[in-house]
Amino acid sequence: MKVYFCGSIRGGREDVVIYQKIVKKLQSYGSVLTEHVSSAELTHRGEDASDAADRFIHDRDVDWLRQSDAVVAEVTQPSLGVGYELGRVVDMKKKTLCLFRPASGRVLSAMIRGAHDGELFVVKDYSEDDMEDVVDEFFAVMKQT
Ligand SMILES: O=c1[nH]c(=O)n([C@H]2C[C@H](O)[C@@H](COP(=O)(O)O)O2)cc1CO
Repeated sequence: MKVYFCGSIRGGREDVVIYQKIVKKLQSYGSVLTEHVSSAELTHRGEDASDAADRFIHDRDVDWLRQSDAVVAEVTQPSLGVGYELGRVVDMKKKTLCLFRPASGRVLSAMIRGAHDGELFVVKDYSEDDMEDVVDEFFAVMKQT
């Protein structure tokens, strides 16, 4: 199973420790194509800030999205890139889980929460303590369908 993980990079790296825990959990289900998103070395500048590199990153990531069997996004830290990726995956009809932490005090964008359909596109509120259970439930339901 190939899993695409989405998390904020240029939108801010405040949640990188949580991304690491989620990626570790996802790796118990398959290979995570975007493991770099959880790297502590990756700053808010991204992998490289040149125009050529940005095109490479965009094209590579859209290709990885197409290849993926499931998409899991941590959406608490707002990110243009994550929002864009989620818009593309809705069109690709990929099985998608968006994870949001209400304890952050933020209110999730209506364009993400409002896209929840309970089947292909699932938005779940979670806390760090129950992240593993929420991910397990997502993959358990996915296996049944
Ligand atoms: O260097 C990068 N590498 C990369 O893979 N991305 C992708 C994966 C992340 O899920 C998403 C983050 O977008 P943003 O940088 O706008 O927060 O975009 C984004 C960047 C920088 O925008």
